[in-house]
Amino acid sequence: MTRKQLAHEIFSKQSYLCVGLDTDPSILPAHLRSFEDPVFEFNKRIIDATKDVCVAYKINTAFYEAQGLKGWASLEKTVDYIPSTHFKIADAKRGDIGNTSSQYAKAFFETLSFDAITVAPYMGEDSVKPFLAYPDKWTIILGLTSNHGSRDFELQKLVKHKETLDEGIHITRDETHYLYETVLTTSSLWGTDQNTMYVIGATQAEEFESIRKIIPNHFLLVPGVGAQGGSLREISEKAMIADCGLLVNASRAIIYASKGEDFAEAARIVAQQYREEMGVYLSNV
Ligand SMILES: O=C(O)c1cc(=O)[nH]c(=O)n1[C@@H]1O[C@H](COP(=O)(O)O)[C@@H](O)[C@H]1O
Repeated sequence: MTRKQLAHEIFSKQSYLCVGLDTDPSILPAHLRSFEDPVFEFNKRIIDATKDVCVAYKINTAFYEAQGLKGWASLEKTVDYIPSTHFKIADAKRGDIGNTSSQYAKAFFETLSFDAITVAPYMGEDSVKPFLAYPDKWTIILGLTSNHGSRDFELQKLVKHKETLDEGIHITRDETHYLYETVLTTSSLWGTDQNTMYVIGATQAEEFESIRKIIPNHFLLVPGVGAQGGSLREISEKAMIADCGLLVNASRAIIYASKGEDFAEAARIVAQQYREEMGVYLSNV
């Protein structure tokens, strides 16, 4: 899917909501348990109930991989069931030496029909480039994540000695920046804003303005509203750009809005509430 197509979907639906299909088989409603594939039955009902109020689905592969072969089958059926109008994200957080990343890219972009995959950039350019080789597919690089552990590396301050020459005199200044800022600056040169997005956690709202200075035009995938407490208003006000530039994900807050037989209707109600609020922010751009 191209950026233009994604933006078209966002403005026609007045929504930049991504529904996270983090489907945990151990907490599915009892009435689905007798089906051959309860996970798929659950996802199917969630997709049917939310597809007109969201523009993307994010499948967190961990929940499927944990079930072995049958989990992978549920994942495959789910991705095929998502309408082609919707942006399909494999939240797989991959990245390895080049020839291995090429296999991951093949798995998610050719064997499975995802539009995008989340990628950990720790191993550098050659670990990310194979994902970028696919036209109309997207690499979503982990930038500043929503969890506490973001302080361990991403929010570590780096000091750079900068030397300038002023009227023949050498002046040394120390500039500090966060490690995640280097990740954004460097990795944004590997691809373009037409094939690269960044994961930025909604719980990091105070960083969104500096992030937009480094990557003013990239789409951001923002998880962390709902169950993790991030504010949709704050991130929208700070980071929305002309073609929106945001996909905001909520998983548990939507798919587990009710644990009973009415789970799909309850999911729809929550998704609609997000959409309504998003419509207000979209009317400001
Ligand atoms: O890459 C992600 O999607 C991700 C990055 C991040 O920084 N924080 C984060 O929560 N996520 C994912 O986003 C989803 C958030 O789920 P909820 O907290 O239930 O809305 C999960 O699938 C997480 O794995």
